[in-house]
Amino acid sequence: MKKNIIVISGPSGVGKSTVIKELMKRSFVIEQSMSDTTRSPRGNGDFYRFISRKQFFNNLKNGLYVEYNCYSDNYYGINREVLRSILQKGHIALIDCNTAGLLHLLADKEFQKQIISFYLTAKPEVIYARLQNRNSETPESLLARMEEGISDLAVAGKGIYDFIFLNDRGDTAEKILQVCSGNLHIKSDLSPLELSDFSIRQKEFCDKLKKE
Ligand SMILES: Nc1nc2c(ncn2[C@@H]2O[C@H](COP(=O)(O)OP(=O)(O)O)[C@@H](O)[C@H]2O)c(=O)[nH]1
Ligand SMILES: Nc1ncnc2c1ncn2[C@@H]1O[C@H](COP(=O)(O)OP(=O)(O)O)[C@@H](O)[C@H]1O
Repeated sequence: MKKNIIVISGPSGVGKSTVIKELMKRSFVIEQSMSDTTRSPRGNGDFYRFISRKQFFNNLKNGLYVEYNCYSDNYYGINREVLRSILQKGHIALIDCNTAGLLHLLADKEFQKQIISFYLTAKPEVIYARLQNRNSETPESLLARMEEGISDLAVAGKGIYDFIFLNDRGDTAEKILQVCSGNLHIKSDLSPLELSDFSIRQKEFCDKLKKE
């Protein structure tokens, strides 16, 4: 079956949204699936349908979500109809979700065979600098996001993703496009074991930040 659902995951601040925008600039058939979230908008064009907790739980009760997740005290969910409508047009759906989200998608009978997954990572000091430059977080919420990344990196390091890329050279979108167009020469930058080491490094970095 054709892989027409691209999942992009990675710790907060690694550059997922940036790579996603680049992918959509380069291909008219790649379309991002808009998730619902209860978090507040950042005002930088972040790609979500922003809804209240009440609305989110109502949607959940009515079975609207393929999967949902709580991240840093906010809920996120993939709307089945939003995803279906992209695929029905013959387009490729792009999903930004965490590793729990990918695991839920891989368990979904309707979509599981269509997924190709990419995990992006970077050194914790790089992630920290990017989150600071993004100006979207308070020092507390920045640390909370980096701490969420520790467990996400650890689970991702169990070999769940098709490709793991270091997002440090500005060629990530190009590599994803190459993979999706069948270029078999593109390899992961890191093994799952090496990725789990990034979880340990991110934990050490967060522990040091908390002591400062
Ligand atoms: N499971 C799941 N995760 C999501 C969904 N939408 C976004 N996420 C993840 O939620 C986390 C927080 O996303 P966001 O608030 O945009 O923060 P950012 O990663 O700091 O830009 C990231 O790991 C996203 O990949 C979704 O619908 N389902
Ligand atoms: N390859 C890169 N090099 C330098 N800065 C980057 C790169 N990718 C993203 N950034 C910057 O890092 C910050 C976080 O990127 P963003 O795409 O919001 O990450 P995410 O969606 O993974 O949380 C943004 O300010 C973005 O401009």
